[in-house]
Amino acid sequence: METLDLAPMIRAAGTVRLPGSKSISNRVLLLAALADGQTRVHDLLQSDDTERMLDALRTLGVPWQHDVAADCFVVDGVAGRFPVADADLFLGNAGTAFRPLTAALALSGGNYRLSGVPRMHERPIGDLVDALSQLGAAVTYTGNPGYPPLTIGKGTIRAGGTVSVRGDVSSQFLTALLMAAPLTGVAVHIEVVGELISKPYIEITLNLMARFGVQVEREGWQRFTVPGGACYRSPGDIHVEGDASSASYFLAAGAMGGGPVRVEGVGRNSIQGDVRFAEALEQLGVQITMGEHWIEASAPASGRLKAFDMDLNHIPDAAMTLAVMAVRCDGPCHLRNIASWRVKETDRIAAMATELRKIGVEVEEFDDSLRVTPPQTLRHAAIDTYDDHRMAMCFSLVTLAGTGVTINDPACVNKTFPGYFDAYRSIASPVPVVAIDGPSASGKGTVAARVAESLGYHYLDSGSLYRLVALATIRGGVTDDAAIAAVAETLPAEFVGGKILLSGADVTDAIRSEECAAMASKVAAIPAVRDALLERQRAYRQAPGLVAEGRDMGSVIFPDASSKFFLTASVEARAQRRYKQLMEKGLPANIDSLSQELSERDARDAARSVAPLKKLPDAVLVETSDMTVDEAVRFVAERIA
Ligand SMILES: Nc1ncnc2c1ncn2[C@@H]1O[C@H](COP(=O)(O)OP(=O)(O)OP(=O)(O)O)[C@@H](O)[C@H]1O
Ligand SMILES: Nc1ccn([C@@H]2O[C@H](COP(=O)(O)O)[C@@H](O)[C@H]2O)c(=O)n1
Repeated sequence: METLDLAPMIRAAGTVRLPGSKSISNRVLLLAALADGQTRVHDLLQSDDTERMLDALRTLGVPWQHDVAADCFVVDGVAGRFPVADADLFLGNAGTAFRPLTAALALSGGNYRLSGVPRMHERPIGDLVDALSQLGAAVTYTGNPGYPPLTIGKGTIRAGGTVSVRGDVSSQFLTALLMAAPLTGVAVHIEVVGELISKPYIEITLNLMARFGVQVEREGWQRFTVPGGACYRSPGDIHVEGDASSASYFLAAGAMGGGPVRVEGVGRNSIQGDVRFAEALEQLGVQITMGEHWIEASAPASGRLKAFDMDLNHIPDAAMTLAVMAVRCDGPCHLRNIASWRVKETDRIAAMATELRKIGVEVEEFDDSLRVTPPQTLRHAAIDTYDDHRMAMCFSLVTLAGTGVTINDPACVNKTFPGYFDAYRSIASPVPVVAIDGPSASGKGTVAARVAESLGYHYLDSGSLYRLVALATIRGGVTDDAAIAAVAETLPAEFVGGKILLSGADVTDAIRSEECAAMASKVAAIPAVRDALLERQRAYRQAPGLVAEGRDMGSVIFPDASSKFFLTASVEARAQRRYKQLMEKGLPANIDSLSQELSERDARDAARSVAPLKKLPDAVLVETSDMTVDEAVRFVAERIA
């Protein structure tokens, strides 16, 4: 499985042009296909879900083409009659393609078989099929009753009457029914059973149907009438708005990372309900400004995101973004009325709770709500994404809350936002790292500590971790690689006020012995030991920045470090320095054996198979044989990017 490591971010600011809305794109494609006349669709979302719809339309004989020069999709409408009356359609996990096509095909008098990925076959469709049956459609379940896959036959459409459909599971059932109703040629009265959820999505449907010439009458949100004889007519050109749900990640980034972050493509005039995410952000104290076609978010003036308790039924998709923002709020947050999350790409309530817990968040999960209590500190985790684009996009925001994350299967964002992570990285700046690598006694530690102090950055002496593993190994009499890796995994080390503790005992001087150094370079050659210490080292990357020294800081631990240096000196100079250092501490030393030990250790560090000591092409060489400490510090400080 592919994974993506995201570093902790220190700020977010900039502008992002949003891809087209998925909800609008797939509705427009179907309406353009059913309409009389040619429609030129501009700014269409190009993603997995729209590809499923385009593939299905081609299979059904609807002529369309991508006019690359004009940057639009041209659909030749079939005036309500699909040319291909017998077909198999595979619709992946695209609910916005599966539900409306089921309804349109059920009322179009052909024989069709519709299927999707395994998760699509777990997403309920029974309420829509029941409603279609009331109209006389012939839809049968090929697998489990109430779920795809489906077989659609030629039904006998009944004239007049009222169809009832449940509105409290997925608003897509009502959308599908509304969009397909004109194919019957007769007036269709639809009554919604139960409280209609996600009403803004129905507004999108009604708005787009009107753009294609069909006006639906509605009484509140319970009763809808599609007039008899209504036919779709192409509006000619139609523009797809930017995706308001996708906007939520960038607005959240502006709120969490200082901002301002501006999204272009949605704004005050949007027909998408998820623009109301901006109002939710205002309740957290976020500063929002809006134009006709843009929205901008900056951190609260107070610097603190306010805890919230909100009914989020009207913005179910964007609400997921709030669940991750909650980890940075100033108290427990409650996301209410989100039961529809359970029947989306995955059970999003369960998935969100599981993954938030992995990064150290306390989460209470209820049938239709989630309570999130922000922790003092977050920890790195590998986030499972459940083939759900929104899980992947949401969890990228954790990087603005103080920790890096690994996103498993990042390509799942292709469902709605191919290129999401590039867009995210274009507005989010990683916590800066100065990586200083080099051989023993070259002066890395001395220089790194001084540079860190002058910048006000954190400091990582990575060699001390290997020395601690070595000491614990020597003391415990551990010899085999797996057991040494287990020591590294659970290393009971603490760094307190300049002292280094192992299981609570002060080992600051003990780990500096040459015996420990030699053993350190042996345990450091064990790949499992290096793996065990990887995240522990990365956790030092915290605002405002880090200076890290060792052998693989620039190559493995922080390959994206903003500045990389390779500090070295002749063996003679280094042996002299170490000799002086030991003498000052009152420890016995012999210059010849020190020189030999340093050479052997460097040779072992340079020859090992994993993370060997070497100068990287992008590291600045600092030859310190003839430099004083002050000169070496100045040399490095002047070259920090
Ligand atoms: N440019 C320099 N000129 C003279 N002495 C130096 C210079 N840089 C460092 N030293 C001295 O050399 C000694 C070893 O330096 P330091 O411990 O920083 O090296 P290191 O590369 O971190 O070593 P190790 O890898 O073994 O931890 C220290 O006493 C330090 O003061
Ligand atoms: N990033 C690192 C740092 C250290 N090592 C190994 O630990 C030994 C001791 O390191 P010092 O910097 O404290 O001298 C060193 O010889 C290396 O073998 C490492 O592998 N990677």
